Order: sequence, then structure tokens, then C-alpha cells
Amino acid sequence: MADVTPVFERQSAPRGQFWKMTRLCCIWAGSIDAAFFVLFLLLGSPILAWINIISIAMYATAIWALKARRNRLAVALIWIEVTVHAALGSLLIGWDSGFHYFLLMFIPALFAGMRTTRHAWYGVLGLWAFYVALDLLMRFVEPLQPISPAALLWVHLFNLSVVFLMFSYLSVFYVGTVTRADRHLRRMAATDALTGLYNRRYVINLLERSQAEGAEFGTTALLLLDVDHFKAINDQHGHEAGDLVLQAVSRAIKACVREQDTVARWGGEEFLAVLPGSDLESARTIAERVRQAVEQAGTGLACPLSVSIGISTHQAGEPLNNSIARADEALYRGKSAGRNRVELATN
Ligand SMILES: Nc1nc2c(ncn2[C@@H]2O[C@H](COP(=O)(O)OP(=O)(O)OP(=O)(O)O)[C@@H](O)[C@H]2O)c(=O)[nH]1
Repeated sequence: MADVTPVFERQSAPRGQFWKMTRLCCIWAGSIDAAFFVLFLLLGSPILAWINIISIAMYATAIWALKARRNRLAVALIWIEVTVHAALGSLLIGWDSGFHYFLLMFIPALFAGMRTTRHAWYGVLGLWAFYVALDLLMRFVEPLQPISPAALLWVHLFNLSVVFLMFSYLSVFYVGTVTRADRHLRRMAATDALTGLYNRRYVINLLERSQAEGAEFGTTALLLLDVDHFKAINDQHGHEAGDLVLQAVSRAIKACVREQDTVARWGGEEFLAVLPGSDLESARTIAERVRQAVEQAGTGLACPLSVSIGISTHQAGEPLNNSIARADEALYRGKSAGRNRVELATN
């Protein structure tokens, strides 16, 4: 049966970031292994030194696999490298080498990379079993190629520090990814995709919130704008041309209002401008400016463009629907009187 999951749920945006971060971790880990190669040669542990060369080759292959979008291969290589390296490092120079700390890096990676949380839990369980088994084993066997206690301490501190650094990097990365995704979602939830203006839900929330917090600016004027004969524009020039007209109108409105004003697409070919601190008369001046700007807006279409505008003021404590309804009533008075007009609410 076809997968009917919505596309946006199937393709989680942070997943691309996850692979980017995995690639960076491979570069880091490969570089650390190169440092270890030199270190273990100097410490007289050639087996461990050459293990690090194999590790570098595995990370290089994983980086190539990630670039070639062979993510499964990359993940398999990383898992094999880290688990085998942790086991061999512990067996050869002892548990105190701290190579096992690197296994812990898989815990966040499993939850971020697995398809489901259940799979991630299985992975964590397997990882825990491996970690505990290695820990128990190392209590009974002596290191096969011990190094001096001082060198062991340095290897331990080095591994511990690298794991601290990598966890910090991962945390910064995840917090950054979540913050960016959250900001993006908030923006999408508040804006209209076609015009880039705020949407109806946002402006209602804004008005209700400012009402609840107490009117900071005294009266607030509401301008309800409707593009005249928009259906005819769509019918004569096509829906895409209609969309361009809506964008041109939204630009014209934005250009005429102040920074503290909010402009939203109210729906279809209707817009709402919220002008805090404006009374009916000053709102009329701004509306008149908007009306003229729309008339002069270059749409490239051989047809006149105009808007009708109804204005009301929103009084503190008044239900929002009432002030919108009064602006709507004024707007339709303007439509009936011939369009391309600014009308004030009468009550
Ligand atoms: N291109 C485009 N058209 C839209 C969009 N949203 C609504 N419309 C169209 O806007 C038109 C609105 O038409 P009407 O409500 O009849 O209003 P009008 O033709 O502007 O007439 P008056 O308001 O009386 O001047 C409809 O044809 C809708 O299909 C949109 O996002 N893009």
C-alpha cells in the first residue's frame, strides 16, 4: 500500500542537518585518530597505532559514503569503528584508557538518527549491554599491551576531554537546530505565503492580546481593504496574474503605513491594517494614501487597479468582531458608492 504520510512529516528538515553533523563528527574523529597514531607510536604501542590508521580509513570511507548518500554504509562504518576501537583500546591498554566513553556518543545519535523512538530504545539497550559486558570483562582480564601509568592517565584525560567537547558540540548543534525549526514554524504559522504579510490568525491574536494587556496606544484604527473587481482581473488575466496583483497591493499598503502598524491578509482579496494610536481622521489620511498608492501600483496589466477601504476604531473592551464588522460595513458602503473610496464607520 502506498505511504500516505504527508510529505512534510516524512521528510523532517533536521535530518539533513543530522547527516551534515555526522560528517563533521567523522572529520573530527578521523583527525583525533591521526593524533592517536603518532601518540601510540611514541608510546611504543604499534598495534594500537595501526588500529588508528584503519580507523582513519574507515572514517574517510564514511565521509565518502555520506557524500554519495550511502548513509547506511556510513552509519555501519561509524558503529563498527567506535565499538571495535572501544573494545580493542580497553583490551590492549586497559579500561582506564577511557576509549569506552566514545560509546556514549551513540545515545543522542540513536535518538536523532533512528526512524522511530522504539528503534532508538532497542539500539540504546544493545549499546548498554555491550558497554556493561566490556566493563565486566575488563575486571577479569589484564591489558594485553599495557603502557606506563602516566601515559595511561594522559590517554584517559585526552579521551574524556574529547568526549566532553563532542557532547558540547552536539548540544549546541541540537539546540540551534530546534531553535531554528521553532522560529521557522512560528513564522509560517503567522504569515501568508503569497504576500508575506501576517495572516488572519496572527492579527486576531495580536488584537486580543493587546486588548487583554490594556490598550497602550489609546484608540486603534482598523482599515479593512478589498481589491475592487478582483474576480474580473482573475477571469481576464488568469489566477497567476491575480496573485501578482495581490502581491503588488500588499507592497503598496506596507509602503504607506508606519513601522508600528500591522498589515495582514484578512482573506482572499481582503487586507486588514491595524494602526495603533490612530483616530478615525488620521486613519483616513493614511487610508487615502494607500488608496492612491494602489491606484498607481505598477502591475503590468492593462486594467485599472483600486481598493475600497472601510475604517473603524477599536475601543478598549469592545469585542473585536464588533469593530471589524463596523469597518466591513463602511467598506461595503464604499463598494456600493462606486468603489475606489475610503469610508469611515458611522457608529
Ligand atoms: N488569484 C487569486 N485570486 C483569489 C485569491 N483568493 C481569492 N481570490 C479570488 O478573489 C475573487 C473575489 O471576488 P469577489 O468576492 O466576487 O469580489 P470582486 O470581484 O473583487 O468584487 P468587488 O469586491 O465587489 O469589487 C474570487 O474570484 C476569488 O477566487 C488568491 O489567493 N489568488
